[in-house]
Amino acid sequence: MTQQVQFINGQWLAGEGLVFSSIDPAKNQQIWQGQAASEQQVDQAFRAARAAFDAWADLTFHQRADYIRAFGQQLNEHKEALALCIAEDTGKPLWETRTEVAAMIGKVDISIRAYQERTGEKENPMPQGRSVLRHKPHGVVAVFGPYNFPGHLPNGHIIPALLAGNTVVFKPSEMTPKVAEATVKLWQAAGLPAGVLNLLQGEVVTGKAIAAHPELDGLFFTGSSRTGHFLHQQFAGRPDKILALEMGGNNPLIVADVSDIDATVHDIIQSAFISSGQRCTCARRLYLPVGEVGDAILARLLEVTANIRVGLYDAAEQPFIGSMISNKVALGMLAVQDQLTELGARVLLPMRLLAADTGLLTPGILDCSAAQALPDEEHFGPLLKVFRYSDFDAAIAAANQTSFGLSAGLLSDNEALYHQFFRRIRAGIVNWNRPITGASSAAPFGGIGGSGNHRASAYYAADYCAYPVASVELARSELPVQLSPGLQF
Ligand SMILES: NC(=O)C1=CN([C@@H]2O[C@H](COP(=O)(O)OP(=O)(O)OC[C@H]3O[C@@H](n4cnc5c(N)ncnc54)[C@H](O)[C@@H]3O)[C@@H](O)[C@H]2O)C=CC1
Ligand SMILES: O=C(O)CCC(=O)N[C@@H](CCC(=O)O)C(=O)O
Repeated sequence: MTQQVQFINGQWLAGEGLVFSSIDPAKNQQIWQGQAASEQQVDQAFRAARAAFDAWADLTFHQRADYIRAFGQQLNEHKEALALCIAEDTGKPLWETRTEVAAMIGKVDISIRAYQERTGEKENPMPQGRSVLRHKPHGVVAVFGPYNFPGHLPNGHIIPALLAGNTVVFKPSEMTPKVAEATVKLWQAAGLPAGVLNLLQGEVVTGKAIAAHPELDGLFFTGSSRTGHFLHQQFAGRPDKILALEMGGNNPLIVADVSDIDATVHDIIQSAFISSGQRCTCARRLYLPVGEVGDAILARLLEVTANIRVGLYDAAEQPFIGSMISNKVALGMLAVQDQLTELGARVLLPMRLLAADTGLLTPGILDCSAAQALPDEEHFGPLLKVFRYSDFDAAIAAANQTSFGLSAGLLSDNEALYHQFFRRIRAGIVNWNRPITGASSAAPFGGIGGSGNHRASAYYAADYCAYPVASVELARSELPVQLSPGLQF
């Protein structure tokens, strides 16, 4: 098992903190073990990142982009091994982890474009001299990653951060250390200078030590709303540190006036159950009209969902969904199902654990139309809550009854309804007749309310990775042609 799990100043070192491990949740086998970074190692990583900063920031953008492209090449060369590694750490099926690695590769060119478009250099002539807009890196930034996309989501912060000239301290989810290690080895193989990217593995204690470190200039976080809110409080009164939060959602999907029932059901399933419901964009609440069409959609949804193949990530006949991240998390979802049932939800299709001590959970559907006092929480798993409605405006109002605001969708053949929905719905991602998962890296990605702090990621990650510097410049000092009133030379 792995021993040297911390990457500090270009060196792999054994951790000095508590031992933790990663379990393949589909096969219930330990696949990684290591010691967390100690506080002293956190400090060492910050010192290394600070020492590397000036030289890295002084490179031209094109020089930094060459390193990033070299990393992209490494990803390409090792894509199958990385896809397997993600599958082992998370339980997600290989067909899906291959798309995750493809998204990581795609991030390279998209981020180069985004940097140039959003934060590049702009110059305008002035009567005397010129005005110039440039962008500078913040300094040493930390990236905290979640477990659901352990490659793609941290990568979506790391690449733009490095391109902009920051140096990085990366703290992956403690549930997916193996993917982080494999990814950082590819950065190392790409020849990244020592100290530019440091990996600190560990649990919450390590995260806390990083977030509190005095050398930290910024923190780019993707994870749960709970942790994000905690960090936001911690950063209160620290306007000198930039904080970008990408958090969860309690995302609604409304169906109205549809003719193709199978197409509608397909979009619902892709929205609710992909990745075992472990996407921040997944639909959690489905609003179906009362009446015949709604009944037909629900019946077909139950039928197709009951037949979704759930299984091992490496099965020859690939499942649509694999294992959840852990047995504990899967059991937590079953407890949520019980809790919602006690609040009046009717189980239409129960989630079931397929094998003891695994995260192999089948998707479930609850009718919550008559439930009372449902919590406005993100239930991060394959559980869809259905609400029947009779008035479209009321459905939009109900959809907006959440403190989150990440993604939302309308499935409808009626364009006028979409315009109405778009005007009223409160979310950062609003789709029409498409699943609400699977957001493009070429667009901004983020939510409002409890889903983020208005620092959208993906294409707009460039914005939080650099700050604008406005200059007016003249090669030598000149007396103006026209002097201000009251001045004499
Ligand atoms: N909006 C978005 O872009 C996305 C949001 N997510 C959200 O992420 C969640 C799942 O990811 P998790 O790994 O469970 O999130 P998490 O919040 O438990 O952990 C994220 C990271 O923060 C660290 N951390 C946890 N508590 C901390 C503390 N008190 N101080 C400092 N660091 C701490 C963890 O060790 C981990 O590295 C879901 O809620 C999901 O909605 C996931 C992907 C994308
Ligand atoms: O960051 C990007 O490049 C695009 C955002 C993205 O990939 N979103 C995914 C899910 C993210 C998550 O759940 O964690 C999606 O929309 O499916």
